[in-house]
Amino acid sequence: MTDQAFIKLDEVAKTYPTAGGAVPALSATSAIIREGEFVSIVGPSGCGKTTLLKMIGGLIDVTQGEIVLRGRQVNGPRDDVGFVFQGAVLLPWKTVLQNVLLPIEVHRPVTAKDRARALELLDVLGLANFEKRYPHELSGGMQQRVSICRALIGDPSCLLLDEPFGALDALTRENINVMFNELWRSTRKTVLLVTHSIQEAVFLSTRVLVMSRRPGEIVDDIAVDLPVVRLPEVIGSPEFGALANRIRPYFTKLAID
Ligand SMILES: Nc1ncnc2c1ncn2[C@@H]1O[C@H](COP(=O)(O)OP(=O)(O)OP(=O)(O)O)[C@@H](O)[C@H]1O
Repeated sequence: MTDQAFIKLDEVAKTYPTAGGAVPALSATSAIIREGEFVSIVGPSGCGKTTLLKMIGGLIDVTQGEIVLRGRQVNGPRDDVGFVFQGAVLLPWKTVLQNVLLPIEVHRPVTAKDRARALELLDVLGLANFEKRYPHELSGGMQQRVSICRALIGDPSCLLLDEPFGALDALTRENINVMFNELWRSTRKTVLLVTHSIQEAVFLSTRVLVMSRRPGEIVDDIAVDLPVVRLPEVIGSPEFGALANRIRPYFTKLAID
């Protein structure tokens, strides 16, 4: 990890124009994300988390301020950014392997090396031997894991994840989190994860940003100083509990304010 800004948010704000008037979604927000960090963004529903992620990914424009990713201003989608949204959208007529290779296929012919990398990614996420299956033959959790492999196949330097595991049951989610921690350790991509789960945020991250109610702003920036290898046992540790307890009051307070 270097101390240089990998992503720099400089007074970034967003207001949506709607028929009913302007909707301020995000207050002027500044932050620096360093290379190799795993940063979770938590906050109450509607506080602008998805909006922030979409602006970083260049999917929507900022209303104010500037976002710089790897030294270049973001002003549209980029190849060096991978996305995973809630509810994986896989092509039903393509196999798991073909779905993972899709981002390559639209640019150039797929090579043996690409195929080997896809199989490697599927293996880390517990999907070895599923490459010939079709999406309908997979569980929701497996489909989400395929979409993570797809987001990583082009070797983006940064991964943006919007509640990718939100629809999964608690146990599946915990298992996937363990695999995802392993994947992050082996790739050391810079990851930004939007999640509603305090446990997931603490379990996966090196840092958690807490946002206030809409129009959101960052109200806390918490370093997660847990060992880099995260196994389910860590959830019961006093250190984990202390971190979760530091975040939880924001939700209670923000919910009743
Ligand atoms: N395209 C849009 N047009 C108008 N308003 C929008 C649009 N997208 C989002 N909003 C509004 O902006 C605010 C922030 O939305 P956003 O989806 O970023 O919040 P969020 O924190 O990700 O919410 P959640 O946790 O419920 O997914 C909300 O009030 C939402 O209604």
